[in-house]
Amino acid sequence: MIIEAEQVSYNYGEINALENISFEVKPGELLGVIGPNGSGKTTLVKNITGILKNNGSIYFNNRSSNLSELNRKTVARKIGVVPQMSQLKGDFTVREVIEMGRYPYQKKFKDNDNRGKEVVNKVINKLTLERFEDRFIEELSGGEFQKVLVARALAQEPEVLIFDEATSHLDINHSIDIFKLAKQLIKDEKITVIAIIHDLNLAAQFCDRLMVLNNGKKIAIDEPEKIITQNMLADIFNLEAIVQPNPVNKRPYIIPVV
Ligand SMILES: Nc1ncnc2c1ncn2[C@@H]1O[C@H](COP(=O)(O)OP(=O)(O)OP(=O)(O)O)[C@@H](O)[C@H]1O
Repeated sequence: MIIEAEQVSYNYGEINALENISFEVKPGELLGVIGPNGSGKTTLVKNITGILKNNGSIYFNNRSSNLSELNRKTVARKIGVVPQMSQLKGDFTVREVIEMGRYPYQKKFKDNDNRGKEVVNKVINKLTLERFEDRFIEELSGGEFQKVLVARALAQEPEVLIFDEATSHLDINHSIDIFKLAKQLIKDEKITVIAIIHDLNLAAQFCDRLMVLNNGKKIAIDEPEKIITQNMLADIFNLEAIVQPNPVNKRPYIIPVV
């Protein structure tokens, strides 16, 4: 397994944001994490990336290391995060933003990242960002900027990419493009993707498996066909909906009853 989380709990003071969460992530899969607002999804990501520390264990790459015991920089060489359209502002060019992804390989005050330029060039090439590389980020559309954030995470040379609501502000076509890109990276770069997704239909169409969180607890983890059911939508999302197979790919498709 690429990730094995065991008994991960996290409290913000009185609030139990995560309660004894255990799950496994298979290498090369696209695992979607779904759940209502406040269910613990972002807290889980912060525990995986070492921003928050828990008493459980999050083993990496066939238990070769325990992420819960590593510092953030070491984790960042293994796991890259693609955030929601970030607040990153300033006079940065696309290339400079992608170069920021090299920080886990750089020591303070010393440019000792010999491979950095080569990796950044490869990423720009892979994501066909050549024509944008000298543009300022403020001159990009939302979809283009999101791709730059994927590129920045890839410059970390991660084995796992986490998409943290990375498509929430994008229109349907650009959201689909980002998930297609994730699938492509899984195939070409042999990485694994964990994606927090609010749009349940997108989650059902693209993910190999879905994990449902509610009130800080893991409710289920399974294939979309088993997860996206009328009962789950009613119980967890308080949503009355019809679920039908998508006629094209047979994945479950949700039609809210309004
Ligand atoms: N910094 C914080 N201090 C105190 N409580 C917090 C903090 N961050 C999150 N929480 C609480 O922890 C719980 C889980 O929050 P979290 O942000 O992980 O949920 P989420 O599933 O990512 O939500 P959303 O879908 O709205 O982004 C919520 O009850 C939230 O209010």
